[in-house]
Amino acid sequence: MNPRPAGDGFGLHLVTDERVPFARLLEVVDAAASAGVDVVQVRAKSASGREFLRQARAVADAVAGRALVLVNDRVDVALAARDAGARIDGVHLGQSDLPPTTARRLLGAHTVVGWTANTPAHLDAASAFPAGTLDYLGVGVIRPTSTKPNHPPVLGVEGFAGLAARTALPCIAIGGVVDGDVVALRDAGAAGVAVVSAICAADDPGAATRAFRTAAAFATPGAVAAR
Ligand SMILES: Cc1ncc(COP(=O)(O)OP(=O)(O)O)c(N)n1
Ligand SMILES: Cc1ncsc1CCOP(=O)(O)O
Ligand SMILES: [Mg+2]
Repeated sequence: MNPRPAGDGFGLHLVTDERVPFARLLEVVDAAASAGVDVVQVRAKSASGREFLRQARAVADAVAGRALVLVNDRVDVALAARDAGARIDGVHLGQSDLPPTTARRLLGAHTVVGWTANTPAHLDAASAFPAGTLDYLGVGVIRPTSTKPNHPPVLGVEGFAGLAARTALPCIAIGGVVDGDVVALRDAGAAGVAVVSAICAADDPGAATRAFRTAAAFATPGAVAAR
């Protein structure tokens, strides 16, 4: 399943920020969904399973079908939210989560399964999965970021390009990404970007989302000439 990029073909993923009060986070998600985000990933590293389930259901309600909704890390929470009637489109898994092959079997073919890959070895592992296991890779970090303590080594745009060139899977750049990075990351082979702070910490999350969309339109080959 395609993570449904907007008309410019560039995927914009909003990853939720657990530092933001949840009521405000739902406002952020609503504004970003209205402004054209493609994917909302629910990330709640310090929440209990029950609290994570509550958040996943509430975010899916707020998105109301305007973007794909993915659950970070937890296949069980994705399944539980679906069981409760929420529209959950998939999961984003890290290297220490359940294997993507297991997630694919449990969640089914019509589900987005994304996986974190920050090294050549991770890319080799990704390419060893059966075809159709993974929909995209999350690759980073582009810059140091306080959002993820102990994040993997900084790749920069050049390091990202080196990894993206080694795989046919769509690569989503993450970590310290701002709208001004979109053109360079697209040139470096990014199929999209995933951001936390650039949207969640913005005074106007709708405007912040539109800034990414505008940048993506300019970054799209042919888009400028077509306007
Ligand atoms: C799109 C995207 N890419 C990478 C990550 C990072 O996932 P992970 O390494 O599992 O780290 P946590 O997000 O779980 O802290 C991501 N979440 N999304
Ligand atoms: C979840 C995650 N994985 C790698 S960096 C990161 C956080 C990115 O947050 P920000 O966009 O605020 O730098
Ligand atoms: Mg993870």
